[in-house]
Amino acid sequence: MFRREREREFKEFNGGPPCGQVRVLVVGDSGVGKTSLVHLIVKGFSTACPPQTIGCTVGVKHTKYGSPGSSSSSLKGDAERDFFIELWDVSGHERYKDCRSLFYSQINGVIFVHDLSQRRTKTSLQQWASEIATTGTFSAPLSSGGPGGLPVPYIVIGNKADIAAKEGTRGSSGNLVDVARQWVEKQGLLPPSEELPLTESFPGSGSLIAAAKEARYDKEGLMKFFRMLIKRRYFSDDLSTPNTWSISPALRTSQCLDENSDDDHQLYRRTSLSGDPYKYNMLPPLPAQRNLTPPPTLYPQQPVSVTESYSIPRFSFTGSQEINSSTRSKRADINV
Ligand SMILES: Nc1nc2c(ncn2[C@@H]2O[C@H](COP(=O)(O)OP(=O)(O)OP(=O)(O)O)[C@@H](O)[C@H]2O)c(=O)[nH]1
Repeated sequence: MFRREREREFKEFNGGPPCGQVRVLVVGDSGVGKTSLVHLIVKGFSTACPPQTIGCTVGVKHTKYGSPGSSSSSLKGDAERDFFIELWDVSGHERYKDCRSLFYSQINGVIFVHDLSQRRTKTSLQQWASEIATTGTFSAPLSSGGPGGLPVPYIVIGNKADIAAKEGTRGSSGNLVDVARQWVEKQGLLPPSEELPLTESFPGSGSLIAAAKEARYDKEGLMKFFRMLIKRRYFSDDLSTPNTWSISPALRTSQCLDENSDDDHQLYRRTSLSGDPYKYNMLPPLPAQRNLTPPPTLYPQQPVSVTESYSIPRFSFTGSQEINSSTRSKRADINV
């Protein structure tokens, strides 16, 4: 019966438009540069004066995934297809704190952004993760949770590398702990090698580094992350496999994005959600695939209005084709 259902879904999909969409939240404290980053990712160049985000804005990045040799209009499931990456840039301003969970809906992945020159912006990522994990709904969730119980893949981007580089890693952040530490150091009361304790730090000390204002970021790293989300949502057979994060080749790619990935892995193991699969809006096996339809047109704004009760169309895809070499970003794309 299950097989028949899959065959029907596949037929339905091939009769529909050859495209799909994944939703990625971009979160972090106000002023860390989320809007600047999204602008850079979507348009390919930096913006001098990003407007302050009111509530949430959505940028859409177009990409292709699949085998370019096959026609997307054919019935073959490995054809190259259009995908839209929705980047939901959620305002970090306190004034929206109580209502921003409105935007945490059917999430496929999360980009956490912090400001390398302001330490507390990294510390607060833990709260962002917990907030999203407890109030959000998720598409193609992992079987075990990440930081704060977050059940979807994530990456961390440390932005404003240009400022951090000028100031040095121990530069002033403007936050009280850092200012105090600098003052104490200046008075000679604390050897430079010692740190004043910080309350909490986000798991994994490594992250992608960006200087959005100077249009520098690890394009290849980010595209790998997006492709992994596409693969999970549209091409993965068993989303409920335990420790998916560590065993899927595509996920392993993403794991490498974080230099301290072992810590994350451990954390995923420790925060397994298997005892209560519905606690984090996790769905039964092959969850979101059942009821979703792909966005009806290629019009870029379309994915934004997709309702929550959609389902994921499934594509057939063999392992060796999962990331075609021609769709793989080249090292030359990396500016940082
Ligand atoms: N020096 C430097 N400034 C940056 C960089 N990225 C962003 N900025 C500046 O930081 C300020 C805040 O950037 P935004 O992109 O609006 O920050 P945000 O995180 O979207 O802020 P909210 O909308 O309040 O959540 C702007 O003045 C940007 O020009 C960077 O890489 N380097």
